[in-house]
Amino acid sequence: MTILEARPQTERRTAETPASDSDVRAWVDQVAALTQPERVVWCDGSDRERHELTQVLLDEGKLIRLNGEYRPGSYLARSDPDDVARVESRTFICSTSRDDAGPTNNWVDPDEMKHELTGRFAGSMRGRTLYVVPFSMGPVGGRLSKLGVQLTDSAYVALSMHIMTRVGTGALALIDAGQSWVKALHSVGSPLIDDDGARHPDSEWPCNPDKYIAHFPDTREIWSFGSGYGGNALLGKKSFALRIASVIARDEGWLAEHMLLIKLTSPVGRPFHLAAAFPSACGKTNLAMLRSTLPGWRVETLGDDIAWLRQGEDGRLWAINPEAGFFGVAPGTGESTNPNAIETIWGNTIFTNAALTDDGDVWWEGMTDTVPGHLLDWTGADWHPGLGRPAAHPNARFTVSAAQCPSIAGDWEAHDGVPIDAIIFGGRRASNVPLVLEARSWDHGVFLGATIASEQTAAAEGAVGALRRDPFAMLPFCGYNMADYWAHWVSVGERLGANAPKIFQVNWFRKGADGRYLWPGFGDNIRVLEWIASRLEGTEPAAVDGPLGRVPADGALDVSGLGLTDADLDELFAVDPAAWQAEADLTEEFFAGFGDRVPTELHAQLAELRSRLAEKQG
Ligand SMILES: Nc1nc2c(ncn2[C@@H]2O[C@H](COP(=O)(O)OP(=O)(O)OP(=O)(O)O)[C@@H](O)[C@H]2O)c(=O)[nH]1
Ligand SMILES: O=C([O-])CC(=O)C(=O)O
Ligand SMILES: [Mn+2]
Repeated sequence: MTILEARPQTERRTAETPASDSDVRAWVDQVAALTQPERVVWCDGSDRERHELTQVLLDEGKLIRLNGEYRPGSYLARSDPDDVARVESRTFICSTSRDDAGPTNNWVDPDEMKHELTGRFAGSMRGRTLYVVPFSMGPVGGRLSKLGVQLTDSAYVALSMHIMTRVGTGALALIDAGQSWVKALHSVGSPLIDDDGARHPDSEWPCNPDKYIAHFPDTREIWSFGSGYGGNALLGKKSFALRIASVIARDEGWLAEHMLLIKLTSPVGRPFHLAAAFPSACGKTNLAMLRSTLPGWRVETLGDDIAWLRQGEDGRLWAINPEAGFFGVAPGTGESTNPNAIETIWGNTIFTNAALTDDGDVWWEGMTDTVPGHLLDWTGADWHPGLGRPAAHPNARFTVSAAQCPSIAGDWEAHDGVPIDAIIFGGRRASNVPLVLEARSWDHGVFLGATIASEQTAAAEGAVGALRRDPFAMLPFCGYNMADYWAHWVSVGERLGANAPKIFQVNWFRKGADGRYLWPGFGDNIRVLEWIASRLEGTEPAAVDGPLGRVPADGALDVSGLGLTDADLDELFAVDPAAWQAEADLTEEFFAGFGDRVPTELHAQLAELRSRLAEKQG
């Protein structure tokens, strides 16, 4: 038996790859010594590199090339059946102090976690290639942008990072010039060579049953082990742009949020910029790409998942989308629901856990009205409609460059971002929560955000449909104590003062007694945006005060042509005081879990809610 050299053996240095003499090099050497990859490849972000990564994945059987007639330059990946979503129970915030992680995060002492993970990473890349992926979140060199380097032993991850972030020598040059950067270390945790030097065959989707998605906010580091799935492995996204960035934002006075960004233009050409936070798989991508059913109104896409917001020199709140691509939910995406997404994924797209048609295209539930008679399902098994199980995994995703989106806004890469007029919070609630509300003040808006509850989706492990608190849609993504985060929001509002955006809450998912959605949703959500725009213009008294917030006055929400009955409309806005007193009790319990870190402003809002409900009850 030949014992293979345990040190990195070859290293590809191309003309385009600058010899980084910064700390990056030292860190790469250190990680390579620990993980023992067969080779180290420095990524330059070029098209050629994208092509090479794709070829490696095809040769290794990790991607299936789709039929170029229907889906040019596109591929299907099938994950391990146990690696299909974010693993929240294995996601850790390892701040020095346990209280800084707070009761909603899993905490482990940073030294202990590093010790444990050092053991896990030891030799974890044997037989594999270590890709060095320098990237920028936000346009390279942008004032709001941030830099990172991901080290990964997965070509799928390196290729996906190419699409989702700005990878390449530009980012590395800025790091070498002395800008701060985040260390993001990733291994699928499946070495091809064991301790005795024996070589094992690779699998289509290498991963490890033991997963760790660990964050070290105090040193701005990420260590991710065992998973290849997007939210666990594309570390620019949730790990950096939300968990680590939220801590940087707290320290620097800005906001890192799980928000889409859009430009809304009214029929007279007035532009509004809106940011909206909905929990995972609750409609951000769809709202970001909305195609208006109201004549004259237009939505343009700036971002579909993450926004970084910072007060500008003019005193207003400005936002960028730090990502360069979409990692979108496939099921439910069809011509009738999200035509802009369907056009975006015409080609150059990686699909993960979609079904495969007999003629080599992808398919998922909701893509077309007619269901194919035969497919290979997301596991590669034969499938036909009679089987009673979905063909695509409910969390099947597409990974595609944002530049391909037909509704992308012309200024989506503007270095300073766009000025935000309104912030919207939402969730998936079958009952209780009205279609739309306007907050009475910034603090009331923070209360609405802090008390969002939503039915769980397939985007994370766990029971789909279970109602849980998901404050600001950030429950799985806030890198520090959630109550401190609320206090941070309150303080940002104080600083913005009269320049603060108005805050709204929406719920597209309320159901009638028959279990059907009461609201048509999708393109018709423009009707709610139109009302929001009317509130921003303040032209007419289009709202009335209710116990939960301001709601559209009679006739102020355009529901013409929807075929809604008066009863449907009443039900969409119904507020049951008894049910809401019960929600208030649960909110009190929820707040109690954070002790005295909950800002007094939120306790005051809860007291006001109770008294307004009592008034309504009489
Ligand atoms: N009924 C209804 N369903 C919607 C609406 N908008 C989105 N959906 C469905 O909700 C699911 C998730 O929507 P997305 O827009 O992908 O969710 P997201 O918030 O971007 O999710 P993440 O990428 O996980 O953060 C899809 O199956 C959509 O079809 C709506 O207005 N009404
Ligand atoms: O991070 C992911 O895997 C996808 C996503 O947007 C979410 O779960 O909110
Ligand atoms: Mn998301």
